[in-house]
Amino acid sequence: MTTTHPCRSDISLCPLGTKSAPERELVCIFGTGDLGRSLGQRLLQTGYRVVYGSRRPHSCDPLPQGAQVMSHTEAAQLATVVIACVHREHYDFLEAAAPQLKGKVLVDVSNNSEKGLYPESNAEYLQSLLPEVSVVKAFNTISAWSLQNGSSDAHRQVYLCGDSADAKQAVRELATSLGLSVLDRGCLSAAREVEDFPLQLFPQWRLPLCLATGLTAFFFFYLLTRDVIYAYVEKDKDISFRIMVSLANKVFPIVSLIMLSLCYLPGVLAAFIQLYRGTKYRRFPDWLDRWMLCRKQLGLLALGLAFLHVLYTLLIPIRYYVRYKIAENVVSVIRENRTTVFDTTVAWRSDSYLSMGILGFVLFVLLGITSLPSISNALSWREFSFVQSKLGHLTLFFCTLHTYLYGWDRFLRPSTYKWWTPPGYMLCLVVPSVVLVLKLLILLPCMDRSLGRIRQGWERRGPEGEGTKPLMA
Ligand SMILES: NC(=O)C1=CN([C@@H]2O[C@H](COP(=O)(O)OP(=O)(O)OC[C@H]3O[C@@H](n4cnc5c(N)ncnc54)[C@H](OP(=O)(O)O)[C@@H]3O)[C@@H](O)[C@H]2O)C=CC1
Ligand SMILES: [Cu+2]
Repeated sequence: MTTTHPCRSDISLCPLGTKSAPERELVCIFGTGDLGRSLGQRLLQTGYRVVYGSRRPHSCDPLPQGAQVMSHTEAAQLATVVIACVHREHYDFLEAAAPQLKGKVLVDVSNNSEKGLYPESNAEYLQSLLPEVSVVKAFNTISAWSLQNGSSDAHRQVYLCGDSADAKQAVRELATSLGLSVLDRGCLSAAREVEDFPLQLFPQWRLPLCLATGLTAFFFFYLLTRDVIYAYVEKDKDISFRIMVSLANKVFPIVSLIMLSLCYLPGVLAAFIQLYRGTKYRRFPDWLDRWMLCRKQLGLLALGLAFLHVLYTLLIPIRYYVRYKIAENVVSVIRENRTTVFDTTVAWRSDSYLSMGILGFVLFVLLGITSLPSISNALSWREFSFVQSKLGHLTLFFCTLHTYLYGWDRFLRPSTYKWWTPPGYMLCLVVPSVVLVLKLLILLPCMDRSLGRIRQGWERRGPEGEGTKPLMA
């Protein structure tokens, strides 16, 4: 009972330039669990034939249509590539199938629940159990879930390692047919490293999260000192209740704006480096590369903080403190028979401040949405870079202007500088202002033209007469 599923066009699995499906080879999968079933289904969709080796060939759960199921030894006999979709704890059963597996390729897909659980990697352990098979470590970075849903996650990189070049080549072909990109990590001794990859928890988020936490802690204590402690020491007033909303609603937008500008700073720095070097064919320093790689996470964290700022701002009218102050003001105006004058400048300023905030936030949300893989995959490169670069800088501009309008002429008043320190909003304007000025400089026609030529491959002759040949392709 074999299948010859045609390549399905809705899941882009068809490998480019590969043979047509019918004569595809037979792959054996040990274990009818989650990964075994999903991998088998994808292999069948790609045109492979699949046979399962199971402890219970007659009573296992429903399998992908078209797959065969038999005992481990029978199944191993039929195929040259066997994928062991079984947990390491159960590998000893494989010794019974050693004669049938001899000389074949055995793929180890296993992962561990934590680092350093065993003295040797799972793949090396498997190789020691079956010295006469060629063990290849692969597929451990994919998940049954993404295979089943055909999500873009399933198109991620597969790491490969093993001691036999032929065995690795066979597995590489299999993985490429599944639409996965393959990265060879070398000998089987690299298996431990490969097994540790899936255990990394949000590796690209670590730096942005540390930064957000650090900045939040710094600004919290800075503003706590300037607002609450200052009032307590200098004016003998206890306004500690402000920590919960007022202080939080200062810290969040401050950190959000700094993080948003840190998203765009590496881009302009990179442009200046290219202008200075007069070439795009030289690598950026490592720190800049790493910074560029976590821009999306920086932006998403900044968006989260901006959301908090919006929510905290919306609840201002229902705060007890605010309602109390408004009522007290109205009562005192009536009691003292004062008249208040409507100040058009203040009205303009406050409306512009709010308007810039709203525009900045809406664009910010748009940036966040377009960074989602499902949306960004649907955009062309030009559309994506238009949104992320042009709209991104516009967002930064609106949010920065929002903060300048908030400050307005406060910088002129000596009372602003409590204990000779500048207020938080002033500090947070430094980085975004620098980024915007640098971006404006890049947009100057002469700079823009040079950068455009460099990005098209033009090179300025170096002082040492390096010539115009690319230094690195
Ligand atoms: N699930 C996932 O997304 C991923 C899993 N992996 C790795 O793939 C392997 C399988 O994972 P998964 O499919 O989730 O696990 P499951 O628990 O869903 O399935 C494991 C299968 O192993 C077989 N099995 C269980 N006990 C024994 C035993 N004592 N002797 C022989 N066979 C046994 C069973 O198949 P049967 O009853 O047919 O014999 C069972 O269905 C693991 O090593 C895991 O680390 C790697 C990447 C992702
Ligand atoms: Cu604001």
